[in-house]
Amino acid sequence: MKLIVEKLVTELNHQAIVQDISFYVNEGEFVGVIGPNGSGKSTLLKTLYRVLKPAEGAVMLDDEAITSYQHKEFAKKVAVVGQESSVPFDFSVLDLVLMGRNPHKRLLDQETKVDHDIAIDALKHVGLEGYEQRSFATLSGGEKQRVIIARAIAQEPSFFILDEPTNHLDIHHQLHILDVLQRSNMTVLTALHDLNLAASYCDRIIVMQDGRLVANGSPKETLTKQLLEEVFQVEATIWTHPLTQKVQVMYVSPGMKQGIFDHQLKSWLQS
Ligand SMILES: Nc1ncnc2c1ncn2[C@@H]1O[C@H](COP(=O)(O)OP(=O)(O)OP(=O)(O)O)[C@@H](O)[C@H]1O
Repeated sequence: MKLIVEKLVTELNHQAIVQDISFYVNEGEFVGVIGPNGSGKSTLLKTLYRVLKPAEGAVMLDDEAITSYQHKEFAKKVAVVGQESSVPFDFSVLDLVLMGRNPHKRLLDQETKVDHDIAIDALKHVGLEGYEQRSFATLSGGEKQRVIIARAIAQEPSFFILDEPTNHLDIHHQLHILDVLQRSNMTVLTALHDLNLAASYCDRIIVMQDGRLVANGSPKETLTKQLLEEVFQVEATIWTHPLTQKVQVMYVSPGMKQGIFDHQLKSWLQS
């Protein structure tokens, strides 16, 4: 499953929000999209999962333009977890996860035991066994997010597109969900705000700023002190995690610096 994006432009209200973006995602790669608020990450992803139409450029999935896929064929290949996962009617958790099986069924086909087992298994993957009969509407934000991820897993796609999948999740579940995605060996393209999670899980990171792609490379190549200053306007120290050997970011804000200075000054005055 290879995705190729060529000179993509997406417009909203006659304004180019995604501007001339080209990149690829190889089969089995875990690629992160990072960038400040409003840099165009969601707009890019929505274009890739066909909610928005490109104004210019091409998006190819396995050498075929994404526009040429029938809806069902596209859904068999690509599962999407969007940023706002609202569900218009109330469903049980199990019914919602079973919807992930729809692309594999014909109209009016009943769920089979295999569908049922896949849905139960997907719920186990996200740590929600025992939640099958709960009403989706009564779940916490984090539980809802995990159900939506379970539905995407039940879809058995070869390619996951996710927009901030760890939104609403506590740190245990953030790590757990990213572990699940990584272990799936599927091709993953995901927007992430947490740069340390992006550094820990991504093979490659695409950096967006003002609708343009400004860097594309390994976490070590992209998460540099200079890039964090230029793109995110933050001062940071980059270090290597002693256990995972992945790069990690430590932020320093002007307020923190003032605190350090005040502390040093106080110690000096007292000595
Ligand atoms: N319908 C619209 N019409 C005009 N501008 C829009 C529309 N929808 C989004 N935008 C603008 O497009 C820009 C990119 O938005 P987008 O949601 O893609 O950014 P993002 O990088 O995903 O942001 P965040 O990190 O805050 O989720 C923003 O400036 C946003 O205000």
